[in-house]
Amino acid sequence: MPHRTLSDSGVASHRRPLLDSIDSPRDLRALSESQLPEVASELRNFLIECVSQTGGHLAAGLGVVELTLGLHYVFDTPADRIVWDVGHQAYPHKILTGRRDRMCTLRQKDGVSGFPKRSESEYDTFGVGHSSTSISAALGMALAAKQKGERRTVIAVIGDGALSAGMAFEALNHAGSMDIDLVVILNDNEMSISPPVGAISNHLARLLSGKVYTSMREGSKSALAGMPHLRHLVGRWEEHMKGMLMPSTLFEELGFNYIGPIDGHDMGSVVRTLRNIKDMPGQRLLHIVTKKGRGYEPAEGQPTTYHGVTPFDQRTGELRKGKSKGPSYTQIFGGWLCDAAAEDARLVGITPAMCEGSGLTAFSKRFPDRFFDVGIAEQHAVTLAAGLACEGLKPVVAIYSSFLQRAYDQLIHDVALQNLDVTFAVDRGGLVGADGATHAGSFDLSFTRPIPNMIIMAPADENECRQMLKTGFEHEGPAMVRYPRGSGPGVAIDPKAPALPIGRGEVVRRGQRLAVLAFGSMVAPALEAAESVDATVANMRFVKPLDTDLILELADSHEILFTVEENAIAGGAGSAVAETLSSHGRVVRCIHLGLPDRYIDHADHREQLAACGLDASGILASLRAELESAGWTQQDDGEPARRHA
Ligand SMILES: Cc1ncc(C[n+]2csc(CCOP(=O)(O)OP(=O)(O)O)c2C)c(N)n1
Ligand SMILES: CC(=O)[C@@H](O)[C@H](O)COP(=O)(O)O
Ligand SMILES: [Mg+2]
Repeated sequence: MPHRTLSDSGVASHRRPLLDSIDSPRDLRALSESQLPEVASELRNFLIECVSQTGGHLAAGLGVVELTLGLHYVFDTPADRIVWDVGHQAYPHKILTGRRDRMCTLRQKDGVSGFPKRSESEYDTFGVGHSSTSISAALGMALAAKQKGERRTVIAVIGDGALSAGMAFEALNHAGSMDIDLVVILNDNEMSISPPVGAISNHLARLLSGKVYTSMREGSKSALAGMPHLRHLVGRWEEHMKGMLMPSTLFEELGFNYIGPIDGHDMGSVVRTLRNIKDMPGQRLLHIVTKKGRGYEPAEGQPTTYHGVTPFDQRTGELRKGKSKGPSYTQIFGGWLCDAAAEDARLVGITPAMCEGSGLTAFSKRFPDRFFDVGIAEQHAVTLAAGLACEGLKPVVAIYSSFLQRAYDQLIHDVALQNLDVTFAVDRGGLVGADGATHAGSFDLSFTRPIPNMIIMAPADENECRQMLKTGFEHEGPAMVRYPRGSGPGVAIDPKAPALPIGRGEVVRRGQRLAVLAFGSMVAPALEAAESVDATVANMRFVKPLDTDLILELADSHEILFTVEENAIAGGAGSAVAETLSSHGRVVRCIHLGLPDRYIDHADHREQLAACGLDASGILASLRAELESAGWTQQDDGEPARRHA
């Protein structure tokens, strides 16, 4: 049993003599194998302590404690490469690879990233955050090693949820036909964020129940050798051999040597199996069975809730909720979706594995036959919607902005080019805080704007979000509403509020000389900034079609225009305004505020906005700088006045 002490806060904290001696995997490898279970216990407790204070991804990391220890114990990392899929389960890996003392800075400004990051450590072989890239990247590394004549093992660790994506199968398909040494570890916890879906998941379940024949090639037999608890599997194999009626595993059909399933929490089995497969040649896939949230009762019981958490009370597991300003945009969307579905039987809702995060839980319960969780398969989600629309249904695709990047061709080729009636509820548009650059919705306005037929809206507040969803849904063609993570300024919802006239913005503050053309989440800080310098502010509402009349009117009645958006400046809404001005022959100074041409690291969302000059004081500083350089000074009453020569 681990020793327990009480910290200042009264929270039980565990002594960790072994873990504290591990500053790198070399230290771990100096321990005896019999000490590993104790290290696992210390590591698990430390992980819970850390995440209870910082928040972050918890349940997945708890499930791979033994696997992580086994990998760093058996393989010669960092010379051997471990490629984590998604990377949300990599906190134990970070703790063992020299970042233990910095884990209290997890996902905070200048702190440890929540995902593997090449610039952070030589042990982070591949930057991740988005799912299902590990096998492709690992295959690339293995091929590079072969080309360069270097001997190393490359190991991809992929979850059963991540395995549902096309990319994973593209990589298996390629790898399976190559003359290459590659290890794929399938971490099967029978969970994605929510319960996994689909036929692959059913296949894995059949593998676990022993209903699929494993061919037990020589390699697999030797990998499992010396494991008495796995004898029953061999017995089953013999039974299957007699009948020869059972299908073999999908992985064997794809050219992999399938090994497993083994218990991923049995430290001894994990180490022995990894040792055995270490020197096997060719492509091998080790199937390990783990429990998401393992070792922490609240997380084992509610793996979806504890997938990603706010700070929590370690003793009770109770999550500490921040002060809520009101419903989040996600909740506004979820409420609208249910109301719209009740009114229109043609509405169907689609999510690529983000039911809870996208606000679809209530809809999935109320309208189970009209709800499609397609797994981590963004491309499929979008083309599925196109097919449904072809037959007269009205699909709503709920998708995070950064994950929509995966489905760009499907958006263009399958939906927009055919002008199909699909509504996109694009959540997490803009910076997202602690998840950092991988998850930031920095580009959606830039990459959707050039697509003909698209209608693109960005709400300034909650009620407008609902109105825009209604507008997009009623429009018979592709439309998207992009809204940020979290809550808005707190405007009450009017469920009866009408749809908006397409392509019309509105002036929300009349000032003089300076006009700020604000998009979506930037309307509120722009208004705040404008008060101090008496600037005009327009809520542009539509990125496409733009309100050309309004832009020209503002250009003609002001001396300097500003555009402001929570999207990359490059190619974004401000660029669209500039194109409109120049195509109408307006020569007016126009300053573009938005995300700069670099990636914004993890930090609190407010810190991120401030770093980009997109909070009220940053916007005000930009307005003032222009006033200054134009030779305008500010009078005491806040009105700008021409400086006397
Ligand atoms: C392309 C993409 N889509 C969706 C997500 C969101 N996401 C992160 S983890 C996860 C579930 C992954 O399940 P699995 O691979 O089984 O890992 P587990 O959490 O069970 O360990 C999802 C859907 C993502 N990171 N990337
Ligand atoms: C790892 C991953 O991709 C998700 O868990 C993501 O971190 C969720 O983000 P939200 O917290 O914004 O739903
Ligand atoms: Mg899983």
